[in-house]
Amino acid sequence: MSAASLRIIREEPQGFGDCRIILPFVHGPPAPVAVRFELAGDEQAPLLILAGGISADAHVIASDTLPHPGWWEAQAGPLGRFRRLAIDWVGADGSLDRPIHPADQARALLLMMDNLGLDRAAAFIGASYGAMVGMHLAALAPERCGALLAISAAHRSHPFVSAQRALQRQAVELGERLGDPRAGVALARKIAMTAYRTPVEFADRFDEPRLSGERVTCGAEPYLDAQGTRHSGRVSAAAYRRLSESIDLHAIEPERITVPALFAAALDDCLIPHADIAELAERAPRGRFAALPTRFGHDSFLKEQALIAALLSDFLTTLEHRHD
Ligand SMILES: CC(=O)SCCNC(=O)CCNC(=O)[C@H](O)C(C)(C)COP(=O)(O)OP(=O)(O)OC[C@H]1O[C@@H](n2cnc3c(N)ncnc32)[C@H](O)[C@@H]1OP(=O)(O)O
Ligand SMILES: N[C@@H](CCO)C(=O)O
Repeated sequence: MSAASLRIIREEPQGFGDCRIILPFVHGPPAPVAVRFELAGDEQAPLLILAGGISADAHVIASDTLPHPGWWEAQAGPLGRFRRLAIDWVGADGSLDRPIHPADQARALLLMMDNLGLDRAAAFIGASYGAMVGMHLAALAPERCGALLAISAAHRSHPFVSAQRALQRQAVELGERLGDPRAGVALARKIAMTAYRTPVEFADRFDEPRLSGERVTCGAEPYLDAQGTRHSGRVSAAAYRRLSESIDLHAIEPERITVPALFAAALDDCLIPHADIAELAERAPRGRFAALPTRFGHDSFLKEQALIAALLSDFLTTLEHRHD
């Protein structure tokens, strides 16, 4: 990929910036997009590419330049020793209303590395959608990615869960048609939240449904309402639809992931059956599988601080001792 295809709007060697890149989309013609990145940590340390779920952004943990907490601040311990590159997802700002494939995000990251003069990452660490993107990056450019840690993602989206996501998108579209896109995004996120956590947690946490006035309210409703409102305040309808679709466009032959790869599965993940991740690990030529015993399902990478810290530490230690 040519650095000549990039026009830098703003860049700091250790910090953050925006690049305008010409992105060769999987679906449809290439187009210019602005991609925001953060590059932080010790310049001499091995480079990690870090990526979270569709709601994550380039600010992973606090840095000297940007000291506010990031979305994975709980993992600042293991991650803080490394140089770190992350981007805001292409499409997250809502300005791009077109199909976005996870491989498009991987290409955006590779172009970003070209631009920043970063030849190779020691590893890609991704969770959820970020792990899907990591699989595509590892397959597209194995020479630029030393290893992959993929948490809570399989090689394809499960049809049952894709059906749920399609309904979320229909909720967004309904909101748009009714002139209230925020209400659509809020409803979609509420539906999504029921799959990010587990029935076990909900049973422990929320009361039985009860009649209040003429309407039955379920115990989780105020929580889901709060989550929906929060999310609709920061994610546009286009961004919700396009990144949700992008998860459904994800599919990769595990045999194409030839770098050393650890695939971690949260046991009660309602989004990604752990059997699918086990199959992925089995079929990837240098794949390993790790089961995460947790009651927090898909949100475990955010909720299980100690468990994920141990997983990261194990993976990063293996990385430091690898000489290939
Ligand atoms: C990954 C990323 O990649 S970025 C993070 C974005 N989130 C996700 O990706 C996954 C979705 N999950 C979430 O958003 C979760 O809230 C997490 C993982 C961020 C945090 O999980 P937890 O610490 O368990 O928090 P929880 O899910 O209970 O949510 C807390 C919020 O719900 C509110 N809340 C909790 N219970 C209730 C209730 N019964 N009634 C009303 N509001 C409630 C809290 O007030 C709090 O609101 P605030 O964030 O505005 O302060
Ligand atoms: N919890 C994730 C799920 C999809 O990646 C998110 O909203 O970011």
